[in-house]
Amino acid sequence: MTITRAITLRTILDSRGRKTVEAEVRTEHGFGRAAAPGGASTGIYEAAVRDPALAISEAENQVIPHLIGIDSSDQIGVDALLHEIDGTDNFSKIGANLTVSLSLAMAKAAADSRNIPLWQHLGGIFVDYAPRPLGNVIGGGAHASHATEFQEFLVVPTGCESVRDGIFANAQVHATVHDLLKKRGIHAGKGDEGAWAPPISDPDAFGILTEAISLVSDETGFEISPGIDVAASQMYDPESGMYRYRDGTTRSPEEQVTYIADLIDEYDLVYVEDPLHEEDYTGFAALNRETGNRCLICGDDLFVTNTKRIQEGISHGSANCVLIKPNQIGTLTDTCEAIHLAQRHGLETVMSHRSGETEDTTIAHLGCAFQCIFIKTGVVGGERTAKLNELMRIEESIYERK
Ligand SMILES: O=C(O)[C@@H](CO)OP(=O)(O)O
Ligand SMILES: [Mg+2]
Repeated sequence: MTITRAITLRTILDSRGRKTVEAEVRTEHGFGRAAAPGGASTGIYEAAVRDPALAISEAENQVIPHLIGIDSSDQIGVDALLHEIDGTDNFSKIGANLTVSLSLAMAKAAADSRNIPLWQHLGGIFVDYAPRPLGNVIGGGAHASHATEFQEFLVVPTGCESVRDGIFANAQVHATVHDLLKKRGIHAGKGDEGAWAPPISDPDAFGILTEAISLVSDETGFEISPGIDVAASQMYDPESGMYRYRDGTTRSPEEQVTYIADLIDEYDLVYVEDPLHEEDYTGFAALNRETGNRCLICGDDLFVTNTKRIQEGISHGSANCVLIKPNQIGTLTDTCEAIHLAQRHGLETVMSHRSGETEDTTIAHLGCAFQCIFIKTGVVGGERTAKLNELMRIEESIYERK
């Protein structure tokens, strides 16, 4: 029933208009389809991405024949085989964009063959909540030029009863930010993830974010909290060992820690991602020691969903949260191992999109199956709302089951 009968690979468009890999897996009774997303502010330790067309044409001979006949419900076996065929430790031979789409499509085909949704196939009977949506409402950095220094100014509906209410509240904050920008005569386009990308300073962005949050919180009656993704590797200059901001400010790693800790207190931030660059386990640890009791200090480029790097972070006490991006590591099994390692050590996990996305909704299922605290997947834009809308549907099914 779950034996793989056919596999199709093709290139499709991502939200930036670039080519990406899509995989389809057919079993006797099931079908699964998944596409690889792509980053702009990618960590240097992420698994390797190959040119999609090239990766597909080589896979037709070197990968697909090995997968036909394999049991799609044996996810660990499927992913081990992908590693074996590749033979490197970062999928540099066959490409993590190829493997992640195949690995996820296999899981979806297995779920479909069992006639259950993916979140249930992977999460089982004890899944009892959907992760809260963490969404980018103002942004800049590598996702938009002439905008904020920090890559993402985020909101999360910490007080919402249902994820559905939270998703609509985030959208309302996004719209309110636009109103406030217009009132101040500031024109803004949107960045890669649909966040407003105004030509303003980070302190001004915090001001607008805080005002928008308070207006929408008053209306909805529940707490909405701010967060940021600094994406600090983008502003770190390894030669001088300093963080260089585009406004001319430079900060030493110690000054960067103090700066971020002050922002956490000034704006009551509940979530800070990549406050320091991707090699700085000890700088992360200093910030985590100082603020980890009141804010999630999350590693994205630091950990790249890689168990070796997460283990290193655990031994340094670098973070209390791990960002999870399946395409950073290349298979569902590796993703699951990263989540389990983090959760075993009491770290929170946040399931995440990439800045280059497709209408694929798999991460909504993974966020529920693995009981992540948040899902970071934007606020507006079709490739983002596809996931949010799926999350609402899954939440309904979870409630119906209770
Ligand atoms: O830094 C990030 O967290 C992501 C997604 O928001 O961006 P990118 O996909 O460009 O790495
Ligand atoms: Mg990030």
